[in-house]
Amino acid sequence: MPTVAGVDSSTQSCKVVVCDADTGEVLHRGRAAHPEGTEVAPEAWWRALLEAGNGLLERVDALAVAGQQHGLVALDATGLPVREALLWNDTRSAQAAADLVDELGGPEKWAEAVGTVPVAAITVAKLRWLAAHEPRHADRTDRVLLPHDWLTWQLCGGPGTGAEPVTDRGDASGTGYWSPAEGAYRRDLLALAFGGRTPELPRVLGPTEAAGRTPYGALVAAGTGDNMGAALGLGIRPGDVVISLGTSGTAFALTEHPVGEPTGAVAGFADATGRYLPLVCTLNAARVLSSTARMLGIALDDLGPLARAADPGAGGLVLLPYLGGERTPNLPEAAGSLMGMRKANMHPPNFARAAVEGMLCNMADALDRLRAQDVEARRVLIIGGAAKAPVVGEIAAEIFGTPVTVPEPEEYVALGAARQAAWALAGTPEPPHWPVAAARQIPAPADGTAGRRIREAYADARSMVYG
Ligand SMILES: Nc1ncnc2c1ncn2[C@@H]1O[C@H](COP(=O)(O)OP(=O)(O)O)[C@@H](O)[C@H]1O
Ligand SMILES: O=C(CO)[C@@H](O)[C@H](O)COP(=O)(O)O
Repeated sequence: MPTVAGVDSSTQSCKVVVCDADTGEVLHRGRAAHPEGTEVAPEAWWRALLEAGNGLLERVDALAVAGQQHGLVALDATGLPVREALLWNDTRSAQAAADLVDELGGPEKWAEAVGTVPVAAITVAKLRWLAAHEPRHADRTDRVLLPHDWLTWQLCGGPGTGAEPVTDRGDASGTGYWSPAEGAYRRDLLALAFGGRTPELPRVLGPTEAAGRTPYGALVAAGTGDNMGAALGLGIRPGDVVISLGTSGTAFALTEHPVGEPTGAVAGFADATGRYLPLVCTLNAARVLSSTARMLGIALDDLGPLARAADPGAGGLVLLPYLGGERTPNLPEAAGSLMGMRKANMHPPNFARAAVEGMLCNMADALDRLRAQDVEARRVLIIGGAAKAPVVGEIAAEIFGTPVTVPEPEEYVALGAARQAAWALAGTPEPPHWPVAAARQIPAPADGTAGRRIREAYADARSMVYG
């Protein structure tokens, strides 16, 4: 029986699943933590991958890595990092992004060129920040990779072994210098961002092309970005919208045509199958809940039951959840706000519920932004760490005003990477047919009034603080 491994190297941790390549049955799982912070030495991801792999990666027939998107891994001529990687959620590059938008002639020009308007998260903005603030590091930068590209390269042997650094369409589409519509790099935009420098970029592989082999002989598939991995792991189709509640909150869908829109809220990414993955990303999802539990002095698992003890609307408390600044809406300097406090409503259950409602109102806005681009949402699926709290799906159905599907908790990003590895191994035109996850279906409430009121209160609070 051939086996394949999928790696999810995400913001907070590295997860590994080993699967039967034919059926997708998960045979083993592993996990290891990543360091805190928004800049990380790539070596820490490698150590976490080895720990999560726990000796299993040496025994599989094929494997692939899906990684947190956009992170800047700048390497010198010997292939070593010139500094720690700047992650997607590092907001120091906000001004650099705004400058790039102006220099190209406005957001429409970026949407037209690469389907995505730079914000602090996008790699091209991080390159500009490096050029402007650390020119000595910029001068030493010979090659630029993304987190999944770098890990894929290490699996194939790494620098000095003859292994070629590669990436895939999905992750390349989050750089701001690769066009999903053209399927090509825009080196002019790279040069614009990086003071005229044009470092080496990884070759962009097609969905089933292999990156190489591990020293143990396993086929290494192209890998992809973590959201593209989740799409493949869930086997979504046009009409499905996935809301992923990890460190980031993302809302994304599969489309047959590239999407590019000038407000910059919807990023026009590519997927891992040759299609497209328009996506809205927030900086604040699962950690809104974990921070709230910490502040209330309760275990994370107790937050859901506590929130359930409050009425919809949390007695008038509204949490704007921008704890790490925010990407959508583009408020990189924002902080969270708790509004509507009165003597009568300052109880832990209301605070717990306001946190869940605030996180989900931000995601409801994300869903609306996708719909505004004619993305159909016939089915809304919720995944990611925060989806493990049953109350999240229930309150989501209320706030989104739609039924929601909560697939059985699983590492869908890692599963998608494993499915890509099985696909590359089989060499078939379509990915192997792996059964779709069992799911809990939560109907929308018959009366949508409460959900609408929660969203109105959230919108009012936001315009009171940010206009
Ligand atoms: N039962 C739960 N309820 C709410 N949040 C949870 C639960 N279990 C895990 N989480 C949160 O999920 C987050 C990790 O989710 P994950 O999707 O793995 O993130 P990432 O992929 O960004 O590393 C953590 O912030 C953790 O606090
Ligand atoms: O920046 C994005 C998408 O554009 C994020 O979704 C990152 O890809 C990190 O994902 P998680 O660690 O939250 O899964």
